[in-house]
Amino acid sequence: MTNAGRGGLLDLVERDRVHECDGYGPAGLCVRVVGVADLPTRVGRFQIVAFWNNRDAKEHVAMVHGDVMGAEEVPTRLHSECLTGDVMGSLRCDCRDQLLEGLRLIQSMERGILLYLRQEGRGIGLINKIRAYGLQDQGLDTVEANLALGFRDDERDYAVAAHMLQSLVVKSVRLITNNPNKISQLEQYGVKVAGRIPHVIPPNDYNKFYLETKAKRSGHYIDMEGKPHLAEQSDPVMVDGMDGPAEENPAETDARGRPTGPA
Ligand SMILES: Nc1nc2c(ncn2[C@@H]2O[C@H](COP(=O)(O)OP(=O)(O)OP(=O)(O)O)[C@@H](O)[C@H]2O)c(=O)[nH]1
Ligand SMILES: [Zn+2]
Repeated sequence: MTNAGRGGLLDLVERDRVHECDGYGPAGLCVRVVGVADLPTRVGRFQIVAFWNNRDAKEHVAMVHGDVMGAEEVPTRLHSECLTGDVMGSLRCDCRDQLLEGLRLIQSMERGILLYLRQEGRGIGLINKIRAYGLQDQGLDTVEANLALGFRDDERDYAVAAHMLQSLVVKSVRLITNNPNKISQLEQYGVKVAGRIPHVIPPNDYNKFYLETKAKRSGHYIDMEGKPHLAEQSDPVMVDGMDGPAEENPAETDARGRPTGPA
C-alpha cells in the first residue's frame, strides 16, 4: 500500500466524525469508519478498518490491501462470521478455507477488500446455528434445519456491506463468491458489481452434503456430482491437507455469474 492509500484510509475516520445519511436497507442502517490500523497477518499485510453502525453493537471490519479508494472493479469478498469454522477449524463448512484463501487471493492482486461481517450462522446467530447443527445431526439439511427453527434459509442482509463499500469510496467491485444472492443484494443496494470471481473450496467428507445443499437448494454456483461442470471451476484452490494445484488465474464472469472468458 502506498502512503497515499494508507493516509486516505486514516482520513476516513476524520471524515466520518460527522457522517449521517438516510442509511441502507429497510432499517436505515448507517456506518461510520471509526478506526484504522496496520495488520500484518500470516498471509500478508492489510489495513484493518473498523466500522461503527447505528443499529446494533456488531463490530464489522474491512481487511484492505492496496489502494481501494476511488478504484473500479476492486476484488471484494464478503465473509460472514463463522466461529465454529473460522476459529475452531470445524470441517462441517468451508468457511475457514474460504476466509484464508480469500485473504490470500486478495494479497495476490493489486488491491482488494475482505469485509468480515458479523452475521454468524447466515444471520441466525451462534446459538441457533448450533441448534441447527443438532437438527442436521438428526438428518435435516441446512435449509430444513433453519426452517424448523422458524428462520428463512438465509437471514443475511448486505445493507451493511453496501454502506461499508460506499464508505471506503469503492466505485465498483468484482465479487469473490459463489452466492448469487450476495450479487443481487449488493446491486439492489446500489453497489456496481462488475464481475464475479469464483471461490470454490474442494469438499471434505464432513461438508460435502452442506456444499451439495448450497448448490442444489440455494442456487450457489458450485459444481457437485450430477450438475454440469462449470468452466470457471476447473482449477480448484488448494487447501491444507488436500492434493491438487493452487488456483492462479480464476476465470471471471459477469455480474450474473456467466463466464466472460475461458477458464
Ligand atoms: N444457519 C446455518 N448457517 C451456517 C451453516 N453452516 C455454515 N453457516 C454459516 O454460513 C455463513 C458462511 O457463508 P459465506 O461463506 O459467507 O457465504 P456463502 O453464502 O456460503 O457464499 P460464498 O460467498 O459463495 O461463500 C457463516 O455465517 C456460517 O456460520 C449451517 O449449517 N446453518
Ligand atoms: Zn462455517
